Amino acid sequence: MTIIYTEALSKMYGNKQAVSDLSLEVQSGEIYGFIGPNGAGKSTTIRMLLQLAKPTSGRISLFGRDAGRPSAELRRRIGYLPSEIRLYERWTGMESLAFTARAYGLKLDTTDYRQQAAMLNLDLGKRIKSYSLGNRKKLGLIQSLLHSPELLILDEPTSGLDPLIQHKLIDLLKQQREAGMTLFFSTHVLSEVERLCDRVAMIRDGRLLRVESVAALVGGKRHVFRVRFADDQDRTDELGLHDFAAETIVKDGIHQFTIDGPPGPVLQRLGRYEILDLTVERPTLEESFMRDYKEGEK
Ligand SMILES: Nc1ncnc2c1ncn2[C@@H]1O[C@H](COP(=O)(O)OP(=O)(O)OP(=O)(O)O)[C@@H](O)[C@H]1O
Repeated sequence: MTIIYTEALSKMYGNKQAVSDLSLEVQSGEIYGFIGPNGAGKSTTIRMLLQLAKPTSGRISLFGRDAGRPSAELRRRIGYLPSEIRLYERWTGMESLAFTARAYGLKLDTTDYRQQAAMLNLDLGKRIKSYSLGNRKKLGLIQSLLHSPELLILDEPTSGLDPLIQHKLIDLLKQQREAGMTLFFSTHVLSEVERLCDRVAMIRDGRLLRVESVAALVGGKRHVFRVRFADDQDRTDELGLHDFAAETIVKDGIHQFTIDGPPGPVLQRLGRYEILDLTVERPTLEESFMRDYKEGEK
């Protein structure tokens, strides 16, 4: 089932095109990453999905239903962790959760908050004003899960957090996915996408550059070669590397290039030379990502 569907979604702020012609589909049970630099249009897209901002044009449907107008019923099926969480400083974590539970007409004890707080190592007895940024995020996340939403939307969930806390949050998110939840989150942290996501959409200047499965991005047929010859000569032309790779970077005698197929044909050509070092690796997500970004610029 398609949980999020947008068709040619656009948002203008005055003359500023924040989001442009964005079409996305997120399937049930997916962890879908939405990645792009600052100002790319991630938060604006999320705000439109949550019916907090009105699209200038285009269409959104959620859970297979038109989501053009604010609807309490739809909002109840969605959890949201904003990038900046507003909390009532004088309350304890527990009081804050109890308030949110009441707003949803739930009894706090019937929710999973205890187990989640234990998993995240969060002391709910302390006042929020004493909470670090990490603890605020943890509380925000538990709060966003209280009503067991089918879709959880997170805006930069781990931004500014130390790696230990990032891991804990990611573990909790993975657990939610295993329980059947769909997750859509924005980030500019590539390692987070690699650890957590099934698919990733890359966005820049409000435009969708590409949607790709993370497995294909880090795996696929691409191979990154790093070759050091016995001398410092540039052998790009001699080897005919243009036949295989769009670009070869030659630095300190090392030739680095990425090809789109199996390594055999390149290895055959290299066999004629004296080689000091050779590595052939799958590209990291970062390499694939940067390459796609460069291609998007053309
Ligand atoms: N309320 C607003 N009024 C005017 N311009 C806005 C408004 N909200 C966003 N913009 C502009 O729209 C563009 C997209 O902003 P958005 O916040 O969606 O990007 P983002 O990808 O979430 O970036 P960041 O990671 O910095 O939050 C930016 O140029 C931003 O300045």
